[in-house]
Amino acid sequence: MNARKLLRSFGYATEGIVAALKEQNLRFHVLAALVVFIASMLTKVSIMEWCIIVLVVFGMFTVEMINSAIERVVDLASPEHHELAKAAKDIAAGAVLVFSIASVIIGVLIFLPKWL
Ligand SMILES: Nc1ncnc2c1ncn2[C@@H]1O[C@H](COP(=O)(O)OP(=O)(O)OP(=O)(O)O)[C@@H](O)[C@H]1O
Repeated sequence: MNARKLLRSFGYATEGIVAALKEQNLRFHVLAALVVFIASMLTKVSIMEWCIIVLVVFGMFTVEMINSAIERVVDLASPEHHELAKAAKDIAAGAVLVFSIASVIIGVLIFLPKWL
């Protein structure tokens, strides 16, 4: 892949992030991420804990963006009701829920002992 093509792909990916940020769900995650980062600074978490927090926060964005992409493809491919369309959307939404549960557990494990 040459440099110009790589730069163009980077541009498309940036357009994708901008498009995703127009969604309310993503905006909520941006706000939640800010709260988590401020809490992490105030709580003085270790470098290892910072790594986990950054991974979880950006992982949450990633999963949510993949969910949005799947929703759009499903709407495009199957505007009418279809069981496979429902399964695809519900599984993608389920993946977001699974990651959210993991994030809450990690948050509790890191912050609760320090706050108590
Ligand atoms: N084409 C479809 N065929 C069958 N079920 C669908 C279809 N589109 C959506 N659904 C189902 O209807 C329910 C609501 O879906 P809907 O798309 O309105 O909300 P969503 O998936 O949360 O997306 P959005 O964030 O755009 O509201 C979900 O269970 C989804 O799986």
